[in-house]
Amino acid sequence: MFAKITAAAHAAPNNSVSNDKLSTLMDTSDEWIYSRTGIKSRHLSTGENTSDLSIRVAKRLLENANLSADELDFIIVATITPDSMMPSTAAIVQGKIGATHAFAFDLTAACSGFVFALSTAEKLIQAGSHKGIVIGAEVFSKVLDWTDRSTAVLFGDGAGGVLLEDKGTSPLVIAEQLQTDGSRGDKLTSSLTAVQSPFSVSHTPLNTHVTMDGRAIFDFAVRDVPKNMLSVLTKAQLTVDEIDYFLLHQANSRILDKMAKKLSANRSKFLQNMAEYGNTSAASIPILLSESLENGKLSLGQNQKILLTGFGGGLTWGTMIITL
Ligand SMILES: O=C(O)C1CCN(c2ccc(-c3cc(CO)ccc3Cl)cn2)CC1
Repeated sequence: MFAKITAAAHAAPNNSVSNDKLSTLMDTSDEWIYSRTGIKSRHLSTGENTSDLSIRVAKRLLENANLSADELDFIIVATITPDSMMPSTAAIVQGKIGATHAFAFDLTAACSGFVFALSTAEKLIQAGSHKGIVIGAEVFSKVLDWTDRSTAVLFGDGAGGVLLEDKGTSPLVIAEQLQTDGSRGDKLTSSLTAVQSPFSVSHTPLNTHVTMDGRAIFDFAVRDVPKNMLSVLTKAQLTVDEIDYFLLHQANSRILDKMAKKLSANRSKFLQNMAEYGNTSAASIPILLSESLENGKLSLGQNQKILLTGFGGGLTWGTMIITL
C-alpha cells in the first residue's frame, strides 16, 4: 500500500495582533507591513508553547479520523521553536495524547520543515509503518527580537498537521526534491548556543534571537526556489497547468507573485493566508493545507495534484508534488 493523507488540522493562539497594534509597540505601520508583506495580523501566544499547539492539532487529527492515539506508529514535529531540545516536542505530544505505541521525534529544517517531515513520513509508511502524524508548529514569538522591527512584524505562532495512513492505492508523492545550502546559513538564524564550560577558553556573546538578512533571503527565494519547483515539475512530467494548487511557504505575498510569474502559472492557484497568520515557518504550509481543505478549495480522495514548496533557514528548500 501507499501513504495517503487522511486528515488535516490546524491551531493557533486566540490572541490575534494587528499591524496597528504592533505600531504601538515599535516604529512601524500597517501601510508598511501590508504593502511589503501582505500581512495584516498574526496570532501570538499569551502562554501556549509549541507542544500545546501541537497537541491541539494532534487531537483534532485523531478526532477527524476517528482514531485513538494508541493506534499511531509515529509522530514527527517540524519546528525550530521546540519547548525544549530534551524532551523533544514530539515526545511531549506523544506522552500527553497517550500515543503509547508511537515513536516520536522533532525535525529541524526551519521553514522547509513540514515538507522535509512529510517526505520522511512517507518513507516510514513505505517501510512498513501504518499510521503517523506530521505536524509543523512554531511559537516564533519567543525567539523574536521584539526591538527589531525588521523581523518582529513578519512572524507569527501556529501549528498545522496531517494524518498519514497506509491506505493509498497509488503513490502519495509524484516527485520531490529537497535541498540545503549551509554555506548561506548565516543569512537567517535563531537560537544560537555558545560553547561555555570550565574548559572553554573564550566565548563571544551570541545573538540568540532571530536574525535575517532580508535582501539575501528574498533573493534566495526568487532565484533558487523556482528552479527547484521547475525541476520537480520536470521529474513529474507535469506542466504548471496540470497542478491544481500551489501551497508555498507563507513568507511574503510578493514572493508568491514572483514565483507565479517565474513559472508562468496562474497566480490565483497560489493559495495564501499570510494576511491572518504572518510567517509561521514550519507551520505555514500545514495551516494553509488544513484551511484549504476546510474551505473546500482542496478535497481529500479526489486525486487533486498539489505542489508544496518550503524555503527558509539553513538554507533549506524543497518541493513535493503530491496527490490528495
Ligand atoms: O523591505 C521589504 O520589502 C522587506 C524585505 C524583507 N522581507 C522579507 C525577506 C525575506 C522573507 C523570507 C523569510 C523566510 C523565513 O521564513 C523565508 C523566505 C522569505 Cl522570502 C520575508 N520577508 C520583508 C519585506
